[in-house]
Amino acid sequence: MIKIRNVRKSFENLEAVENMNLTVNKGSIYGLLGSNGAGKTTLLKLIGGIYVQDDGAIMIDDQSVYENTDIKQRVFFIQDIPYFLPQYTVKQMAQFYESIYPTWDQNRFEELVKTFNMDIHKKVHKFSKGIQRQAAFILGLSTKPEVLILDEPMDGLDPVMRKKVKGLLIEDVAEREMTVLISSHNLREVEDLCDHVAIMHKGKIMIEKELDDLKSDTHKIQVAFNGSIPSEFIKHMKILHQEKRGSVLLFIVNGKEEEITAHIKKFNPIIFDILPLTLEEIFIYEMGDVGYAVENILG
Ligand SMILES: Nc1ncnc2c1ncn2[C@@H]1O[C@H](COP(=O)(O)OP(=O)(O)OP(=O)(O)O)[C@@H](O)[C@H]1O
Repeated sequence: MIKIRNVRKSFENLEAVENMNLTVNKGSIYGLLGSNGAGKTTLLKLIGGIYVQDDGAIMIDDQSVYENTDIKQRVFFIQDIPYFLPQYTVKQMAQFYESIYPTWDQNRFEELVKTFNMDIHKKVHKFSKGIQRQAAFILGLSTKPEVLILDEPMDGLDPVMRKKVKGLLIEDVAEREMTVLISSHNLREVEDLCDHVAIMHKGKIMIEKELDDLKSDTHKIQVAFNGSIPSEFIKHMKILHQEKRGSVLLFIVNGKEEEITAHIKKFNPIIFDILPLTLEEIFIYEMGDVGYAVENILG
């Protein structure tokens, strides 16, 4: 289990992570979403022990992460630009990780090399961006990490490789309860993979929920009344966004579907539809709610 307690990290005058609290359960695939500059990479680097926090505690299995060799041997971090030693081939990188990670699995490495059809004798820097990322996944998964940290993991991978990588991640989570932390702007992918999501903005977590709960708690409503809008109608609704299109009102609201439906039906609407939202839509409206607005985006 990963525990983040009252963590702060500043760069000069800028507080990149502000008093953060977060728990990630073992075997979870946890998606970290957020606006540009929200602090996602900083948080991942803190969890990966690359940065040290100014305040608070970051624990994996109740052990502090920073400068903890035991923990570092159980965590693998694929950064947004994967890291390789200069002039190294994939084979040499494998030998390097084998010397660091006691859990290195040579059979797994050989299997993955075949799966990806990887040329392990070529220098990594000569590969394309996508193939470098494939190499990072092969190496990372061969260390059999307890915690895999992925910053924009699918960037540069083609759709076939994305599917392959997703399958491999899910397999390791199912078979040995690997915990995965993913920062991504690709919400479709997060929606596919993650069981939990947190949305960050300006160094803070705005929402942190099971993905299914987040999706079942946010709805798009279309409603119209015969005559003017009843004044009581808007009360008792947590509205993230509203628009008027002719006589039809469009709302994005938080709450339980049954409660919202019961509330609206009391006002005898002549049109009433309640629709689920995609994670992308939820993200956009929640961001709008904290002033990171994009106008007129209702579909
Ligand atoms: N090494 C650093 N030195 C100074 N400022 C930094 C450093 N790393 C990050 N920052 C600042 O901290 C803030 C958070 O950056 P971070 O990279 O964590 O955001 P992010 O959520 O990953 O953003 P994006 O989605 O754009 O990749 C930004 O304002 C950034 O400029």
